Amino acid sequence: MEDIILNIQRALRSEAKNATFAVGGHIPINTGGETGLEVDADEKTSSRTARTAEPVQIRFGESGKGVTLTLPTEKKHSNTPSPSFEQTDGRSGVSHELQQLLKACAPATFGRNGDEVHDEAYRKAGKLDTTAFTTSFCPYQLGIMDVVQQVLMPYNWIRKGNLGIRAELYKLNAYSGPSGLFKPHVDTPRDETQIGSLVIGLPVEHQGGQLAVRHTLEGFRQEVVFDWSQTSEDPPVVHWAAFYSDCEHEVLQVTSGHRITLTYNLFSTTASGHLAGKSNALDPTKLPLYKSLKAALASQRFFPRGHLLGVNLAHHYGHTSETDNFLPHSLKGADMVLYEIFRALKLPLYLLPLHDSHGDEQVEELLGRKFWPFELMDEFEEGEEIVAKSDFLETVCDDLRDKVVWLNYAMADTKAVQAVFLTHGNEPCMNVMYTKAVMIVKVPPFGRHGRKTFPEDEAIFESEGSSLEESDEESDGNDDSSAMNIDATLLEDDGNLEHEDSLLEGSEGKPDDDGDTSVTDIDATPKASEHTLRGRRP
Ligand SMILES: O=C(O)CCC(=O)C(=O)O
Ligand SMILES: [Fe+2]
Repeated sequence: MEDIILNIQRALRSEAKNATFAVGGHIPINTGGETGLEVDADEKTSSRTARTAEPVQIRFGESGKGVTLTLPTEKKHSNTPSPSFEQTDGRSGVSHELQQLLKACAPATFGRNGDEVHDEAYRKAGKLDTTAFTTSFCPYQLGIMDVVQQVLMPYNWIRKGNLGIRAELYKLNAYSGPSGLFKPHVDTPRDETQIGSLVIGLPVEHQGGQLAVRHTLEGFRQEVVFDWSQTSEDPPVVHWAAFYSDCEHEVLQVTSGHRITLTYNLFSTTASGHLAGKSNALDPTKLPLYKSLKAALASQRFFPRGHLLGVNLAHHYGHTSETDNFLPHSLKGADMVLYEIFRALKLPLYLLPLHDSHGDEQVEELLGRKFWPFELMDEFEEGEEIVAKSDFLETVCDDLRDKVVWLNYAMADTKAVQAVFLTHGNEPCMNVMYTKAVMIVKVPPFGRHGRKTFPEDEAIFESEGSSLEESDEESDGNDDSSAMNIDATLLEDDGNLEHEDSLLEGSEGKPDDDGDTSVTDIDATPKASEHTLRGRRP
């Protein structure tokens, strides 16, 4: 049986390696020759099937004194000396309207410990709120959102099939040379359905200001760098990048010119039926991991009396206030793939939060029964992490942890996300907190007629939306709640527990450990805690 598990672990790791967490591209701007700006031949050929963008207009300014800035600005005559980008007075190469835009921007702030902070060592940029400008730019029109949807949420037939990503304009930002930057941070989600951010780089000359997006998965630290530096000689393009909310990112120093961006928040949303195209529907049964699992389930050697499998998810998920947590719909990337695979196998599963708790002496990992509404602690010390308010973790499922065979290893370190989120969000708002999460899957026993799976609709017990709310109401004294199902139905004695340790130890499953990431499986972590059930709702 160990070979079967190893096989599954391997397939899972190869999913993880290929997991996309950021995507980007560029769209040539159609300047119609009139401005003297031309798209060169290569660009024309390579973009034959792509759309071109019209020059981007930004309108801003007080009522009655509105200004329209068109980007790219007209090219200066060739004998004009090259502009000094840092200068924004009339002598520089920067157009009058662009100067006015830069002047109209207020210093950009960010969230630190719940406060809105202006600290140029951390973020040096200007901003306009959406109340202060409008733009002709539309990421849907240019097909950017099609790509974002396809790459960051390809499985748009989850559940009833209608799932999409909605982009909402958030800010205009100006990062100016020689010192504009935004140090590493995680974007503060506006609400529980936010899955990511989209940044549009407008065609304004600048050097530097690369956007670096990072994600660590299964010990593989990945980084994608988007460099949108451009000179007046380059064909004008609109650059874009989109990434998941829990990915750390930073804007490196802009050394000259002005890096002007539009940022959008990306929300997971129910799209109307006709938009949820079937063309990019995923068939999970074609994925290698599906095949490994399917073969395992068909084998009598694979947990004949049934068992629980655990997967540490690749992304962090938000604990939210009051309303539904919107899982599984807000599952991201690789996690969504897994979800689809287990669903296709008709296996019951749960999505549960896993949280670091800092006790007196050691860090403990707490496995929660479900994602809970999260309530802020009243006081924060700088740099302190949210630990105390663990109502939402409820009683830790100690038994559950011990009975699960883990197919992969926990994310190397979530401190980064938790701390970065707390101290350096891009907004001070604090009503969502990310934690690690796990998926627990029940492998049914192998009976006389093979493996008993579940009708698809009965297979999923994850704490989803309204059913969570309902079970919440009932849960005092009623063991039928979805939370209780974990104890009542998943923890049946399966007689196979003695195999677990050897399976995990015997696995060559550890990703290459470069020494600085601690890749742990659950068995290696301290046993979780004596937290007792406090109020069911914060
Ligand atoms: O300008 C960028 O590329 C990213 C900006 C950013 O991270 C933010 O506004 O939160
Ligand atoms: Fe950001």
